[in-house]
Amino acid sequence: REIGKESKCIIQMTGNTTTILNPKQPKENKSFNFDYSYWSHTTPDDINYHSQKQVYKDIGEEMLLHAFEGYNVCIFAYGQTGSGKSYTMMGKQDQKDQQGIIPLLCEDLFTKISDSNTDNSLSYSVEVSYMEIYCERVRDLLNPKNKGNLRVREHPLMGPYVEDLSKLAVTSYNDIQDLMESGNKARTVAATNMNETSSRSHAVFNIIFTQKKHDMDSENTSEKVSKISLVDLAGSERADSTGAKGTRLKEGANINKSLTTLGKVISALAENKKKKKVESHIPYRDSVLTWLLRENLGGNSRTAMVAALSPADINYDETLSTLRYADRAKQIRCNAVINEDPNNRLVRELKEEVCRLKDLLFAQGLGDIIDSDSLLLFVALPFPPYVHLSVFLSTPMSPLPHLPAVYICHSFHPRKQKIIAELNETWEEKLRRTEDIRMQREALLAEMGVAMREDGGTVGVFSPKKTPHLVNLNEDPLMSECLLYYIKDGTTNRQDIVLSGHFIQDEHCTFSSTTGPGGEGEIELTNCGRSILGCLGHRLYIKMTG
Ligand SMILES: Nc1ncnc2c1ncn2[C@@H]1O[C@H](COP(=O)(O)OP(=O)(O)OP(=O)(O)O)[C@@H](O)[C@H]1O
Repeated sequence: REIGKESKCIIQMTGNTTTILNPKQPKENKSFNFDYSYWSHTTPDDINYHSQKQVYKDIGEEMLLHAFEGYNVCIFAYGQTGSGKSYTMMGKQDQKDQQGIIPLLCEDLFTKISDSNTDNSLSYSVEVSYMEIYCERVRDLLNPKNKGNLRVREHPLMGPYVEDLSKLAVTSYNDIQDLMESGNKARTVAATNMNETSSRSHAVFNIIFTQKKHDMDSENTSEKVSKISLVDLAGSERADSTGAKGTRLKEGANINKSLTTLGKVISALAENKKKKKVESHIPYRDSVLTWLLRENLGGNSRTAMVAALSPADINYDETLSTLRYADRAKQIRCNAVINEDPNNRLVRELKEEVCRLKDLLFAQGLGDIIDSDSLLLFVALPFPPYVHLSVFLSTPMSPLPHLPAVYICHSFHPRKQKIIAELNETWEEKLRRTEDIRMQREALLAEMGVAMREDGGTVGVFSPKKTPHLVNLNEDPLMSECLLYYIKDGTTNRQDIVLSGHFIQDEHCTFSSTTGPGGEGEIELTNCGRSILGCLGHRLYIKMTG
């Protein structure tokens, strides 16, 4: 598109320095130094070209190493729509040499795990969650049951977390790859249903990586838990530059709320660093994104920011603003600590104690008390996130004098019960739950009509049970500014179509088509802000005229 518009390249790179030239005043240029600067908009024949592998080697490998050391790590990509954030983070799944940081890191993670399999005292577990933040709402991309909006909560020890977000157990790179693909599909389908493109939402891919080391002499098991957060942010362009109006503008404002707050958080953290004074207020809580990424932005995490830039002169303002944003972020210093828990044995013993005392209560016919919220005093043990346990002690007025002096160990709040249940879930139970969710996910996709090819690709989207539905799963690689939809065999009339996605709803809009496998169809779609280019087999080409 940029070449089509005869854009000029206004970015130069020398070593780690990136320079941007002002297209209106060619003598005016601004230079920024970063840890790395990558020249990647040309082809591999270019001697200066940096491949996806190189980016992974520099950033991903280092971050994975930190995860093995037990640190939380985060990589987030920032930049305007189309500048290459998703390309950097996910890349092209079907082309090995164009895979991005997320698949390369996941693959490397399992390679390293299997390399260290010779050490019997070490064991590893990997869990994954994938969510999307759109208009300050959080959606689970891996569990179809979790429809709509998940709540973001704060736990005194775990910090901010998304309630009910599924964390799925994985045992191989293939497992993770399947989840990534389903999550990406869920993202596109949801975006279409919401009259949006996925570039307007933030995608957060989390890997919870646990390493256990068993010390044969002391019989003690210690645990290190690292959370790897890989974030593809929404396009950073300002609402006015996208021509957004009405609802779109409001949505834009909400999306920008997360990005604006991210900007404010980054500025405030950078400012604090500069002043070296008492910390001023950091507005983490002003948006879902910054609240969830709180630790990654200014706390316990090793964090890397990737700023994706368009090299074209038409994007000068946005690109300069991205460079300034990155320049500020560079000043932030996080204080990462290894999330190691030497008290693991104690935790395990306390958990056993919880079970023993629960049994005791039941045996005494006092099972009901477990659900009561009276008289229990909450004592939280100061363990790091993910390896803590909540213990409740009875007060001196305990009506249960026949029980040992202390301990009715139970949560009195359903939310805490959920957390305890999660802590008590065995690895086998996690794997079973993951498999159940996978089957539900596939059933739902099949119901929606997302038919899979044997190689896992998507053949078409139609709803065999419900109304035929147009879903834009791929932007047409061949025709620019043209959207490609899949439609069902047979005759599809206007009234059969849920006109969502990129259409403007309009009573006068008419639509009818007849398609057969491989055959051309007739189509009419007028007054809806888009014009039909043509219909081939199951594919419908729509040119955006609005
Ligand atoms: N370095 C690159 N080399 C080759 N192709 C690239 C590169 N960067 C981006 N692309 C291609 O450019 C297009 C836009 O990139 P991408 O989707 O990653 O942008 P984005 O910043 O994530 O946009 P959005 O905000 O819309 O998600 C894609 O087709 C992508 O494959």
